[in-house]
Amino acid sequence: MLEQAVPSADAPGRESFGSRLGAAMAARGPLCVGIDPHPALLKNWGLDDDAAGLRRFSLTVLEAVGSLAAAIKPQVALYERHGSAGITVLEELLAEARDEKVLTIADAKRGDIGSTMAAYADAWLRDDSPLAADSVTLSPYLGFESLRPALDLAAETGRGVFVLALTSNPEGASVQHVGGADSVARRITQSAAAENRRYQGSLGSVGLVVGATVGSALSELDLDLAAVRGPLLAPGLGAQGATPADLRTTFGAAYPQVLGTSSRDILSAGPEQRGLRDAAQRTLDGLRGE
Ligand SMILES: O=C(O)c1cc(=O)[nH]c(=O)n1[C@@H]1O[C@H](COP(=O)(O)O)[C@@H](O)[C@H]1O
Repeated sequence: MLEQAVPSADAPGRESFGSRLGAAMAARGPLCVGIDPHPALLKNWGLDDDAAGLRRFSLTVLEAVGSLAAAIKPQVALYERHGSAGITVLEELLAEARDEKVLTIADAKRGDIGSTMAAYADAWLRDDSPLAADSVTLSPYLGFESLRPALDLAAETGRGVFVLALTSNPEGASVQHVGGADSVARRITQSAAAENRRYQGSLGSVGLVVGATVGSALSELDLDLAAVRGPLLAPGLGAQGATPADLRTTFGAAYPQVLGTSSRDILSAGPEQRGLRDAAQRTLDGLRGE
C-alpha cells in the first residue's frame, strides 16, 4: 500500500509551537517553571487559600521567572479547586504570560472521546478562548487517535500538546510499561513521532511527557525519543527526587529535546522574587551543566 503524503501542518503565516519553543530553549535554556499554588505554599508565603492569594502567588512567580524560563506550566487543578474565581485567575495569568512573551503549558491532562475532546481543544488551543495557552498536556489512555481534535487544532493555530508517555509517579509503570517489547509507552512514542512528520524544522509541536524519575525505563522499553522529534517535558526535578544530572543520564541522545520542569522546589523559595529567581537560576544552571 502506498504511504499517503502527509501535508505540512505549519499554519500559514504562523510559526509552529515546536519552532517557538525551540527558539525559547535556545535563547533562555531548557527550564520550565511549574506554577502549582498548593495550599501549604500559599500559607508559607503568608497568603490566604483563596482567589486573592492565588492571584498574588501566580503573578509573583510570573514576574520573578518570566524572563528566565522558556515556559511556565500552571497546574490547572490548583486553580479549579477555587471554582470560577480560580479559573478567572488562571485566565489572567495566561494573558499576562502572553504579554511577557513567555510560553505557557496548561497542565490540564485532558483526554476523552473525540467529540468531547473537540471541546477541550477549543478551551485550551483556540485563538479566541479565554483559556487559550501555547500548549496543553493530554492523556492518551482513551487511545492516541482520540486526541485528534487537539492535534489538528494545535497545528492550525500554531499551538502544541504534550502527551503523557512515561509519567514521573511510581504507579505509572503499571499501565505504561505493559506489553514488553511493544509497550503502551512505545506505542505512544511512535504515534507522536508519526504526528511530528507533519512539521518542518527540527522540533515538531507534539511533545511527550517523560518523567525525570524514570531511570533506566527508556532503554528497558527500547524507546527512541530522539526519533520523536518533539519536545520532551520532564517533570520530577527537585520535590520528586530527580536532579538535572539524572536527566542527562536518563535521556542520553534525546537530551537536547528535554525541557526540565520543576514546581515545588522553586516555589518554596518564595515569596521574595529574588529567592524565586535564584532558585530557578540554580535549576537552569544545572540543566545547562554549569
Ligand atoms: O504533566 C505533568 O506536568 C506531570 C506529569 C508527570 O508525569 N508528573 C508530574 O509531576 N507532572 C506535573 O508536574 C508537576 C510536578 O510538581 P513538583 O513535583 O512540585 O515539581 C505537577 O504539577 C504534576 O502534576
